[in-house]
Amino acid sequence: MLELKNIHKFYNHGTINEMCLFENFNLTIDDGQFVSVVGSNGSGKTSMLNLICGSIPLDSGSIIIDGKDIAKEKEFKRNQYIGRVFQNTAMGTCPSMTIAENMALADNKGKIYGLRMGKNKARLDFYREQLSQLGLGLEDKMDVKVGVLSGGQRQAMALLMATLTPIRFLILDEHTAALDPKTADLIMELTDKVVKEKHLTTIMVTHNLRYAVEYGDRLLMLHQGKAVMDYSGEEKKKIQIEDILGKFNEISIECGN
Ligand SMILES: Nc1ncnc2c1ncn2[C@@H]1O[C@H](COP(=O)(O)OP(=O)(O)OP(=O)(O)O)[C@@H](O)[C@H]1O
Repeated sequence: MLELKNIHKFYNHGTINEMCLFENFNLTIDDGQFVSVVGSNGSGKTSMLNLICGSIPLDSGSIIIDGKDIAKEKEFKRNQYIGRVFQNTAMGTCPSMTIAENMALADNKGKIYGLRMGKNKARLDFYREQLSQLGLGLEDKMDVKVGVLSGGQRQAMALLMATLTPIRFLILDEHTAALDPKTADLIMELTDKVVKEKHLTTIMVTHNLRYAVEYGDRLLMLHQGKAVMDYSGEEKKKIQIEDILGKFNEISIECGN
């Protein structure tokens, strides 16, 4: 179980530009849950992911996993059990390296002298087998540089790389936003497959309301650092895009938009 407890997060603390984003923010995510997170621009979605991953510090509060407070644990330590895929397809892969080298890099996440160790015959066969599951023919392009692949191919690789080693949490930060609609659909299908196969506890930030409705077993809407909608289980199954749009309109009117 992942718990965010009494989280306070300020930006530009103690300056004229001080902004309190989260004030006493609480969220509990059960093991195996797939949470879709939607919300207006600036509502705090990416900041929440950054706090969980340790990319930014919190001002007070706790981040608890199985009863242990990890709020002070460094980002590279959390990377051992948290995989993350970003909107920018270049961020999850190394464009100047080949597919095989990228796979070796992911395979040896957190280990010293990673790359050489991973490029032995048995591992290459393993990478090929893993790549073939994407159904994009990447297993036949092991020596091709990742930089020349299409955005969709690269994002599929980023997803595979983020989940290659055993992780518990998968963090998806608008990971389909830069893709054309057909490719985005493909990446979402792959995401769902990986999440189910590996039983990953998943938090997906998206601006695509259809994905938020269709995927996952919980839907959370953030607004100004607060959860204004939180549906799971049977309630989540009944949610329609119109329901979310209605809430969005309410929020916009509140903001004077
Ligand atoms: N490093 C930072 N320094 C100062 N303010 C920041 C910083 N990062 C985020 N903010 C502010 O915090 C608020 C929340 O930003 P965040 O990126 O978490 O929102 P978001 O919901 O992910 O937005 P979007 O949908 O536009 O990506 C915004 O007002 C933003 O300007």
